[in-house]
Amino acid sequence: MQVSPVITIDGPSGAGKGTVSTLLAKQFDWHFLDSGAIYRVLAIAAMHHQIDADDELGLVPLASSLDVNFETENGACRIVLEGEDVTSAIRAEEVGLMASKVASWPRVREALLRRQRAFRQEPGLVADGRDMGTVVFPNAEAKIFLTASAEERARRRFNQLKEKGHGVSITRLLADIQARDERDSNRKVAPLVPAEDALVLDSTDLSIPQVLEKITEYVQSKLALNK
Ligand SMILES: Nc1ncnc2c1ncn2[C@@H]1O[C@H](COP(=O)(O)OP(=O)(O)OP(=O)(O)O)[C@@H](O)[C@H]1O
Ligand SMILES: Nc1ccn([C@@H]2O[C@H](COP(=O)(O)O)[C@@H](O)[C@H]2O)c(=O)n1
Repeated sequence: MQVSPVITIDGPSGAGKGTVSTLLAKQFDWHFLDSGAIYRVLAIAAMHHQIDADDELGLVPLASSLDVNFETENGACRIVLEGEDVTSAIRAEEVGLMASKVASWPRVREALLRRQRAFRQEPGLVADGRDMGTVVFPNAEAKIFLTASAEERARRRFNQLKEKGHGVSITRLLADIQARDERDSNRKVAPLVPAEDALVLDSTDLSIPQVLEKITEYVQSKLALNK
């Protein structure tokens, strides 16, 4: 059976995966999976249901039956958890940290696999996360591992939060990013590592248009090979 093509973009927090994946999906008119958003929604659901991030057994049923909808309206995505709009709430730094804790449990990841794979639909999918190319879509047509120095990623996040009117310390952001990198890279299941067949791209000194151009060129060459 012919399955729809997938492009995976994995990498650490703040590397620019979401930005580039969204632009790439628009460019190709493909679907987009923000898998980090699913872990963030699970983190919020756990807080609502008073389930601790350390409680793997309590988190698994919550992950399996997560009542979340991704609604696209006029090109913007709205995320609704148990009837509540959590689109902005999931972006808080503390939710990202909690997400990386709940995401470290093997059975929680297993419970979310089918939900992520269901995003693979015609005409194609751009999937953004940590294990898209290694675990969720190991047979993807093109895999990219996008990275940048921790200092540059903290600077980007600082500017992003400043634009939204949030005052945060860059030292604190750098410490949070390093803690998340450490947890994501060292967990037993689906750690943050480049797939063997991924293009590794360091965006520390590249602008968003430069990253998009390099990735588009790479993806087009891979898709042409697969025709
Ligand atoms: N190459 C770049 N140069 C400068 N700023 C960038 C670059 N790429 C992304 N950014 C900015 O960095 C911030 C973080 O980008 P983005 O949210 O895409 O990262 P991410 O890898 O998806 O992070 P996360 O995994 O935490 O969701 C955004 O404000 C984005 O505009
Ligand atoms: N495929 C993925 C995606 C995300 N995670 C975990 O969720 C955290 C939040 O992700 P963001 O991309 O939205 O920042 C992240 O730190 C990971 O721990 C994951 O494990 N696998």
